[in-house]
Amino acid sequence: MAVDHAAAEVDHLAAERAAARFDVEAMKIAWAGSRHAVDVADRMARLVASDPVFRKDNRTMLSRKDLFKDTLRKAAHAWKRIVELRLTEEEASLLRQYVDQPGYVDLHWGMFVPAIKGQGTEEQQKKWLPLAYKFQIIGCYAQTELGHGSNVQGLETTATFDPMTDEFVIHSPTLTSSKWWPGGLGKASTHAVVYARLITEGKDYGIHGFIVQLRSLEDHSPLPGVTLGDIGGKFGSGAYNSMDNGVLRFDHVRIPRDQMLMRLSQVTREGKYVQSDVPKQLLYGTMVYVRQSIVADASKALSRAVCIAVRYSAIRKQFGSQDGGPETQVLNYRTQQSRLFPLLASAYAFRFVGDWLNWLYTDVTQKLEVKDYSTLQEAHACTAGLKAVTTSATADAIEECRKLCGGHGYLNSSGLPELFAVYVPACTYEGDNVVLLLQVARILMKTVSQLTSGKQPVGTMAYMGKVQHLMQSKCAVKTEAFEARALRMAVNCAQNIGQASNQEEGFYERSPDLLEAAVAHIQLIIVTKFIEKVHQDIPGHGVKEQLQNLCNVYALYTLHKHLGDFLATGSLTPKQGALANEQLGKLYAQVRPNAVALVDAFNYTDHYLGSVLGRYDGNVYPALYEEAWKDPLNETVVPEGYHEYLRPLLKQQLKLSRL
Ligand SMILES: CCCCC/C=C\C/C=C\C/C=C\C=C\C(=O)SCCNC(=O)CCNC(=O)[C@H](O)C(C)(C)COP(=O)(O)OP(=O)(O)OC[C@H]1O[C@@H](n2cnc3c(N)ncnc32)[C@H](O)[C@@H]1OP(=O)(O)O
Ligand SMILES: Cc1cc2nc3c(=O)[nH]c(=O)nc-3n(C[C@H](O)[C@H](O)[C@H](O)COP(=O)(O)OP(=O)(O)OC[C@H]3O[C@@H](n4cnc5c(N)ncnc54)[C@H](O)[C@@H]3O)c2cc1C
Repeated sequence: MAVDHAAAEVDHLAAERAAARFDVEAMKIAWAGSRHAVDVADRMARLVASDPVFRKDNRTMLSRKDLFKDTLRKAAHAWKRIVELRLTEEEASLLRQYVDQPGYVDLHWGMFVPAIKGQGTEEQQKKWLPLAYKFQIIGCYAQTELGHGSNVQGLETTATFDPMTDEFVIHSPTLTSSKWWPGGLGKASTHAVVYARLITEGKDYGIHGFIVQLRSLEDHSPLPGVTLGDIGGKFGSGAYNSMDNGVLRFDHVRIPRDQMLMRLSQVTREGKYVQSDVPKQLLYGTMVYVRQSIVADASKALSRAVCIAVRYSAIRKQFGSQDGGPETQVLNYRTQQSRLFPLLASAYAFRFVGDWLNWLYTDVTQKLEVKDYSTLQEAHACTAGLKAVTTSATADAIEECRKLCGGHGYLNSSGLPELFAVYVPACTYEGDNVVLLLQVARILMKTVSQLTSGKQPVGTMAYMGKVQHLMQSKCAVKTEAFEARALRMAVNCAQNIGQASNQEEGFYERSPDLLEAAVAHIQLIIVTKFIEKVHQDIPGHGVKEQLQNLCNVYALYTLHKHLGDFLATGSLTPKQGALANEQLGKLYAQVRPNAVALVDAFNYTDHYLGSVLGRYDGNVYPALYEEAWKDPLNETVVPEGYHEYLRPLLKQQLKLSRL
């Protein structure tokens, strides 16, 4: 008798859900942060999913031009719905998230507006923000140049003050000074915050921000002296190609003096440069803001990939029966679990550390308002380091999820290739991950050097104050082992640098080790924040226990993966390392019955997930089959090109065979 495999697969997810040992609705709240957050997200996700304009299943088949136009259409429609429904800021931002198509709007709200808020005076904010809020202007963030991205102080664009006319002259003196990469610049933006070297009274005062109009508000044509366009196609089909990353050159473009963002420093009518009493690093404030939001985004991208891979692994069966009986769900293979469950745990870990980072950022911002700059370094180290570690781990994890889905993971309809292509530049934008980790390492070295002077480290570096204890102790397998590993790696680096002829040379020589020390420090933060989370009062049947398991999985997996560090620094013994690995295997067995419910708790609609493999109903095979027929190649039975290229070839073979 023919078995209806498709019906059996659907049953499988129902059975998986029934087997879960915790309250999924309560876990949704733990994941989202509150009942309110679940409800708003749910409403916005459904609003987007039910609107045909927001359709995205055909995205990978569109040409670049059509994809860009589709992005403009979606952005305009989203704005229309936001205005019509009078959505709050929270709702509007969630709606944009669920539209799930990178576009100029991200940079307008994500960087242009924050740059003006952070670096503009009150007067400048009053003038520019209402225009931006109503989309009467569209803005982007033009910092990176063709020749310089990571090295912000090396930017070449100039803004020279002309006291005769009370204007700045913005100029691109070389090809390498062309602005290159800014999202939204290529085709959509009318304005940009441009970073340029301020020159007044013949002196170069370094990099400052300026608001520059680029295109006419009448017909969108570039203003005189402005050359701009798109920089070209990017990695993957669909994916980040919806974004118009742009190139921009200035030929002596004049802007009024009051378009220099003057909160941090000013140029007077006479051309005098006046430095405010705020640290100059606040110029980098927009990047700090975006880096913290990128950490929150990491958990979103990772949880999407993991949701697809877990559901599909519960559906997919291979081997296990020699006599025609049911095969084994691939989720039951120990190897599948040991590859997949640490990623599931990481999604939760990044979510909670992202929430904490958001709290830290808000706290630092409030302190800055009352001129307390004491936590600026902590904010920089945590945002830079967490951005680097979470984005690298997430990019690797999405690719691992693709492999976990076997051949079907390679199909666009699995959603994983596009997710990877959209996500992977996160390792580069807002600061190349290596460059950011070296920033963390510099701060670690500074902290170690201050230990002898008796200065007590604070915040996430406070553990370094326990130097006497941590350098000597034999650690149990818990936070202390992570603290000892991070501290000992940092101290080793500091000692080695100390032996070099000078500090800079030593830092340069030891930079590969410094990277690893920075990663160890950041992983300690992630583990600590996860532990703090599970120590909170978490309502709901079994929810706390599940989070405790995932926290242990994250910590023990990290330990297992970096066992070399723990052993080399003597933070653990080989026996402890082996025991930790044993324990990890046992934890996977506890996660297994809850895996599907743990990804259900992310509460993603099928629209947002965009994957036939990750469908909520588990009806994978009919969906895959149906999806294939939608490909443009299947519009005709006989392919275009048959008459030109296939038929002559086949006929020729026929003639040859008759010879
Ligand atoms: C909510 C919506 C969000 C929307 C967006 C969401 C997702 C993103 C989506 C898509 C991407 C879209 C856009 C992408 C945009 C971009 O990529 S914008 C360009 C980003 N560019 C970079 O990140 C450049 C990286 N480089 C730098 O940040 C600096 O050049 C670097 C820090 C590497 C070096 O700085 P520099 O001044 O040359 O020298 P030092 O290393 O000596 O530092 C001097 C001191 O300043 C401290 N410091 C450095 N940075 C900061 C900071 N950000 N905050 C506070 N302090 C900082 C540093 O520790 C030194 O301190 P000491 O003097 O030692 O005490
Ligand atoms: C999709 C995307 C969107 C972007 N959007 C914007 C935007 O809206 N606005 C904007 O201004 N910019 C934007 N950027 C630019 C982005 O911020 C830069 O690409 C990024 O900061 C990295 O700089 P870079 O390209 O100069 O890399 P490079 O610094 O040239 O990196 C090349 C290699 O050199 C290494 N390296 C560099 N410096 C060091 C060092 N000191 N020590 C050791 N190794 C080093 C790096 O690790 C890397 O391996 C975007 C980029 C991308 C990919």
